[in-house]
Amino acid sequence: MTLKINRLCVSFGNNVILNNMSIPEIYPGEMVSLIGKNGAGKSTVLKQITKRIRLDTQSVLFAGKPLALDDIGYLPQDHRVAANITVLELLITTMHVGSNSLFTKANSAEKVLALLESIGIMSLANKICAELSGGESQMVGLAQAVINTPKVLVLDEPTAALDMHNQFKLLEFVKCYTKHNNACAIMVMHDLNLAIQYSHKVAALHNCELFAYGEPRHIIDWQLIQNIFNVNSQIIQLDDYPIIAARL
Ligand SMILES: Nc1ncnc2c1ncn2[C@@H]1O[C@H](COP(=O)(O)OP(=O)(O)OP(=O)(O)O)[C@@H](O)[C@H]1O
Repeated sequence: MTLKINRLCVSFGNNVILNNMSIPEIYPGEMVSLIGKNGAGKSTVLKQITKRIRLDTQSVLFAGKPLALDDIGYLPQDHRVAANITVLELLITTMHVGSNSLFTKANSAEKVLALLESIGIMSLANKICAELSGGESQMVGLAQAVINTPKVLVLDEPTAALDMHNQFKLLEFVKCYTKHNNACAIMVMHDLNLAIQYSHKVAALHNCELFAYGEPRHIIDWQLIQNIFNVNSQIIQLDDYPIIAARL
């Protein structure tokens, strides 16, 4: 079951944001990063996938059909839950409990705790959602996004509010999740070094179009960084990983 973004057109008034933008098929188990400068339309692509906007309803297909909301787990930019309930209560509420679900009311707390453990945020279980820090909220948002085991994970700058350790923790979890559940992930990433390390493919948006697409090591070089971000850079090899060093 592949995810396909096909000839996506989005305009706000006279302002064209995406012009017939297509991304090749994204396969189960794949993590794909959207990169591009501020305002390039990355979040707009994710909002179109998650149906937060419905400007072009035919362009996002999953297994050849329009993508259903039940198939999507979404972590928006700056995720916050202002509720006066605990993280455990929030996640039990988010879970699809019922006759069609794997979960029953009796085992739902157990399942939530197992999920928190696997993300590495068990210590947040009894914290009040409204009192979480920005980074803690983001990690809880990831748990919310995956709790119903969606086949498509949509993550908007998932590492933006996180310290270095939690950035790796979140991306390692997404890597395991996609692999074990045969799910795909499409995420907006500003940190190109993390995008290189954690993406099977990178989609670079520029001038309303897909400027480049492919394996990160094949498409991210000083020229692409110069063209898109107008920044000088050098790629250094560190333990066989390319690391970008950049300056104006
Ligand atoms: N609802 C809206 N009405 C009008 N213009 C909008 C709307 N949503 C987004 N835009 C415009 O569309 C463009 C793309 O926005 P988008 O949020 O997709 O960019 P982005 O690539 O995610 O940027 P960033 O890296 O800054 O988060 C921006 O110029 C923005 O002002």
